[in-house]
Amino acid sequence: STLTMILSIALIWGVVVWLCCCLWLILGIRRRRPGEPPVESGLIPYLGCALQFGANPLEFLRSRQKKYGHIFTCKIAGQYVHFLTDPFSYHAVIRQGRHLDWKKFHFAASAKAFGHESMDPNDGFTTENLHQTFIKTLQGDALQSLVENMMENLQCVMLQSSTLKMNSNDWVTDGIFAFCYKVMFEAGYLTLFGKELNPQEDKNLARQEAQKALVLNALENFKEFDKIFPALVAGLPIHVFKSAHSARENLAKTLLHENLSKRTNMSDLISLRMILNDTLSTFNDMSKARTHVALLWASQANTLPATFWTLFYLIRCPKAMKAASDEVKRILEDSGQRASVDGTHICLNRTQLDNMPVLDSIIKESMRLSSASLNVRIAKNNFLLHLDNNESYSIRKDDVIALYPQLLHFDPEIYEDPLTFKYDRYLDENGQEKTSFCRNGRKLRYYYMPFGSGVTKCPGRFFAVHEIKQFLSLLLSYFDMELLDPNVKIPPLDQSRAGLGILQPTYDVDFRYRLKGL
Ligand code: HEM
Repeated sequence: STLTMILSIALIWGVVVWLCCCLWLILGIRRRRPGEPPVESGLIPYLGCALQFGANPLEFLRSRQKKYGHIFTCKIAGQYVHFLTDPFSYHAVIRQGRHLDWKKFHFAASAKAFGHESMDPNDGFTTENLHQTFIKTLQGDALQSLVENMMENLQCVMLQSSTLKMNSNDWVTDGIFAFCYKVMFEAGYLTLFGKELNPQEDKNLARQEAQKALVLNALENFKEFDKIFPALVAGLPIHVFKSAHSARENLAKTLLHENLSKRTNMSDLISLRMILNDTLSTFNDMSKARTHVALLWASQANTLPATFWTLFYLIRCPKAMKAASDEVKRILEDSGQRASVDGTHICLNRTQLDNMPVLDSIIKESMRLSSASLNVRIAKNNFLLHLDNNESYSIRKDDVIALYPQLLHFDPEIYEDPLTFKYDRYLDENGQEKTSFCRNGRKLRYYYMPFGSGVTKCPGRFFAVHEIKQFLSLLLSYFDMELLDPNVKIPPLDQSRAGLGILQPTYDVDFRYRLKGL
């Protein structure tokens, strides 16, 4: 009889749990109201379509677009996300200031990932207007000194004997990914955060080596932390990841104000942020340092893979190599400069960098092929979203509206053979920047969006493109380069980072380089 009792209790519990599940399913599934986009809630409670979306966002969205049309709603990890897929309607979201909020999402994501307190003035920890800080220190006049310092730092890093491991003109073999990460990270880090010493003045090799070791150690910490970034954005707490957590904290410790204040030649961005942290915020020392880790991440996480793809596609395409080399040669000749290894450095100013349409096109095309960012806005209130085809849809307060520009970048009606690298895709018949792209015979306003859109457009985009151009110009001027295997396949994109920006390759590709006989 004890057995019957246990069995009946188990049965009752079973029924209760089953009822709860049903209730959860029924209440959890949102009914489509008249005027709303079609909804897909998925079969798994809470997660909804998250797994299918995460496995391959492009394929998932393309199939739903075929089924539902220009706009549809998917439940993803408890949130209802409206995906707008018609590029002619993008402006409805990009220009929709009154009803849409972008700050909430950004501030929350950054605080969660980097562990600083909220940077949203509404939450009361700081009164800094971050957006203004970024525009003031990354664009306009500030860009000139960023670009100058980057050029100097890139040449120091590239031509240092320890990077080259050679005094002769021997070939050096390395992974393209490994090479781009080392060189760009070190130069970018020194440009943003300044140096402990000036290598032009301080010729002490031991101290130079020590500074280099510190930066390369920061790179290892950066990579360790960056690996789990998608999990943090998805909402997992950082404490689950022991080594990534300590990597982030190590980065923060090197960026404490007491350490930064010993450095010279720091960027306007970081020096202004230090002042505003100290005067407008109530952050403690570690929180201030973590805001600098956030900027280190923003300045490198997309730039590094973008540099990889650009160099990879360039080396792989002889026509692109020829056109790019000719362009760099022309720019140097016009300004009376020559690459040499006698210690004089090449210098390219903003006007010269702006006048390199071939490199520009190669960079754009490489980013078109590797970018998978998600542009997100949150509805501040219930409102009607008007699409280009004159249809309107009701959007509820707190819903998410998302654009996934990879749909646009891989649309064969906009970009013929969308998976093929064409170095001159963004050049017009006069060899200048091409800005006219059409779909169904209509000119598109938005056809290229790796840097996001509207108010959330990357404030560092001009610097980013300039630094990649500088990197390529210097490589082409100082080095011969070739793939170890000229027929190497294109490595697949690592989809685990889809939504976060430029995707990394799933594996590295070997190349070799040697100093030109200058
Ligand atoms: C190829 C390189 C880069 C790409 C593709 C890229 C892309 C992006 C994108 C898509 C966003 C907006 C995210 C969103 O809409 O949610 C963003 C934001 C941002 N980027 Fe970049 N970025 C690059 C390089 C840089 C560099 C070099 C810097 C600074 C030195 C930088 C600084 C920032 C900052 C500070 C934000 C946040 C802006 C805000 O929230 O107001 N980025 N970036």
